[in-house]
Amino acid sequence: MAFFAHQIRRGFSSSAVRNVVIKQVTIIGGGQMGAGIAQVAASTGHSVTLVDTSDDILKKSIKTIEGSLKRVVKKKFADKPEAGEEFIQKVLKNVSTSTDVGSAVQGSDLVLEAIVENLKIKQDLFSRLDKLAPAHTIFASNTSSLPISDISSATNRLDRFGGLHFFNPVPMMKLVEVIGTSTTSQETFDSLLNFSKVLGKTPVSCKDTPGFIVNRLFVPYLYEAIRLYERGHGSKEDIDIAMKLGVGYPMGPFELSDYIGLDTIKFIMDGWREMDPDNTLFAPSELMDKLVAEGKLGKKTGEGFYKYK
Ligand SMILES: CCCCCCC[C@H](O)CC(=O)SCCNC(=O)CCNC(=O)[C@H](O)C(C)(C)COP(=O)([O-])OP(=O)([O-])OC[C@H]1O[C@@H](n2cnc3c(N)ncnc32)[C@H](O)[C@@H]1OP(=O)([O-])[O-]
Ligand SMILES: NC(=O)c1ccc[n+]([C@@H]2O[C@H](COP(=O)([O-])OP(=O)(O)OC[C@H]3O[C@@H](n4cnc5c(N)ncnc54)[C@H](O)[C@@H]3O)[C@@H](O)[C@H]2O)c1
Repeated sequence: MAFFAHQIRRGFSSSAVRNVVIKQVTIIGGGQMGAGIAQVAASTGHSVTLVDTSDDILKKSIKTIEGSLKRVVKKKFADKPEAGEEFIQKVLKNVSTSTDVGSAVQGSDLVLEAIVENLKIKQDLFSRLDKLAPAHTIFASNTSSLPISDISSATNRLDRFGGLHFFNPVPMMKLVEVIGTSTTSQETFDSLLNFSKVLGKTPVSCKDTPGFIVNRLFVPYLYEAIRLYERGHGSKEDIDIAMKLGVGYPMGPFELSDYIGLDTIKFIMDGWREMDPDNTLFAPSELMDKLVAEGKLGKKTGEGFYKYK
């Protein structure tokens, strides 16, 4: 069994909630991750409000969700295209959009944040939300690398705050890391675990440590692959082939770095190096710094380690 929530001891403060059953979800940030999480939550019968800074961005998020749903139904309803179309419309009906966080959090059981990976911006958002959301509402962040306790410290609901870390592409990746801080109540943690299961994902319990489980192992792996290439020990193509065929990874480290975004990866590594400067696992890469400085951020800009145009 991958998780033993009941065995995890954590500090409790008085909670306004007992095992909230999450039905209504507000997702803040309609980018790669937010749109994917909204899709999965809506597909599993939740009522979802997706929030971003402009209607144009939200229109793009809905388009992304529609495109991804089409890929899902192509397989799921291979022989019944009408049922597939019906499913898409049903899911889309469960998603509404808003640029006003204040109204979007009313009635919400869970507010899940998937905005830019910047501590100050996340803290400002949650500090505002804390005053606007109902007392029972659980807050969670999808951060890849920031301590959940640093984000939750901007609020007065430390017991109703945890981490829910999804993986990209959300509709395909089965894992969710559920993160409890020393102040997350057991009720909140259990609600987040249950929610992940209802989404059809497999949750694992994580401590609030840098990178939780996956990224703590994954970030040094990606960086070591880049250093291997920098030292001339192998071509990018050969390293990618080696990791795909040698250990069965679906993407090699350079393909995956381009898929995630080189700016995101560098940002995470720079932050960890600041926290632990002597750790050689967190050493920088000249090539990575150069590509990011040149705006070659991977698939999203048309070029990273590889070219996409
Ligand atoms: C330094 C590190 C820093 C970390 C940074 C942040 C990282 C973060 O915190 C954690 C992560 O996410 S880490 C990142 C973790 N992520 C990884 O490690 C990802 C590793 N990669 C993979 O798992 C696979 O390459 C993919 C699943 C992406 C594509 O699969 P493939 O076989 O190579 O290519 P395919 O044939 O095209 O697609 C196959 C099937 O998938 C379907 N489909 C795809 N996208 C879809 C979507 N958006 N919607 C719906 N469906 C989608 C597609 O339709 C097809 O369906 P079919 O019915 O079978 O025809
Ligand atoms: N990309 C990944 O592979 C991945 C995987 C797991 C977790 N994450 C984490 O998820 C979060 C989002 O990442 P992403 O890749 O979806 O980013 P993204 O850039 O694709 O999307 C972020 C969205 O948030 C919106 N936004 C920014 N500030 C906002 C605010 N104050 N209010 C409302 N919306 C705001 C932006 O307009 C944008 O649409 C980050 O914390 C990231 O570390 C990313």
